[in-house]
Amino acid sequence: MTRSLTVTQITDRSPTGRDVVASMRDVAKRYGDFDALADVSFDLERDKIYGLLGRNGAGKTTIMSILTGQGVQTSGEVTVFGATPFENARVLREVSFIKESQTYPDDLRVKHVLSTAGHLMERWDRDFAELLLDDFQLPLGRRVKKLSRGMKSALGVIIGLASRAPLTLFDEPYLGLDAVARQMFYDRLLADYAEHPRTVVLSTHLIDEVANLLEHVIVVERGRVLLDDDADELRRRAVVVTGPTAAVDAFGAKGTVLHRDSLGSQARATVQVTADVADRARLLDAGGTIEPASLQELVIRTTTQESTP
Ligand SMILES: Nc1ncnc2c1ncn2[C@@H]1O[C@H](COP(=O)(O)OP(=O)(O)OP(=O)(O)O)[C@@H](O)[C@H]1O
Repeated sequence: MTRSLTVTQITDRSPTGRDVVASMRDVAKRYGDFDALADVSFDLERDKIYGLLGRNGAGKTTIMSILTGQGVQTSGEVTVFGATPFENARVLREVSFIKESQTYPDDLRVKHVLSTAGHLMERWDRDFAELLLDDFQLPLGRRVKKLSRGMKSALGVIIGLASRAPLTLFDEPYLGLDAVARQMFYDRLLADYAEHPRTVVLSTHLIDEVANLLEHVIVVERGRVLLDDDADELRRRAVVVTGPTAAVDAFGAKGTVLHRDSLGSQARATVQVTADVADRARLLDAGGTIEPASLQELVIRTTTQESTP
């Protein structure tokens, strides 16, 4: 007798022991004669929180749509839980994709949307959904079309969290939320993730806000992957140095200068370095300073550097 595997058991254990739940290999997406994605390759590992970051039009939504079977690539290979996601109900039951532009049939009330989500998502937690409804103060009986923009965003966030899908993608659904509600989302996500780990992908422009949530960062620019790194590793490698121009430039020469400003005899540079104690000491001796770059600074500098002709 053959026993069928559940989707979440199907993962690609690479020789390095990485537990990959989804991957893209050399993926391209073409709209007419426009290349929205080119040579996109990355893996998503089990039980990690990813930041999918990049400027407007970089290709983030296109990537998420393909991973969740809402679009199909022009070429390349996409695997989610061991299979092609497109038109694959078995895979898509394990995937939750929440986006800002989500529309719902006009006549549905909040309670109808939630009960539909409950039927569709295998791991739906009704109690958790109710707790979140209370947090975000969403009226169950209200028609979705009568909800404010922020309330609609909250509805998406509730569905994404309470689904507990093994692969959950949030494409900026929290844009309509105010600062208090966004913080609530981050807090609830982190607390629930600690108890029910899963793979989460967050696409956002509010990088500073989510920086502490992210374990891994994928930065896209003009349809290509620019960075695909562990968040702590990125933080260790990227620094902002200031000081006398000669000292800053000497330090910069030991790595990749992502950005540099100067004013008179002083300079400030964002540098990706493999840390060398002696280089650091020389800079400090010359009166310079060295600080870790924020994830936001790193992403801005990396993507603007790429866009500069
Ligand atoms: N259906 C489509 N037809 C033509 N071009 C498209 C289509 N969908 C997306 N594009 C283009 O593909 C590129 C990537 O779009 P995408 O929505 O993936 O970017 P994004 O990184 O999510 O942007 P944002 O941060 O602004 O939401 C953009 O130049 C966009 O105009």
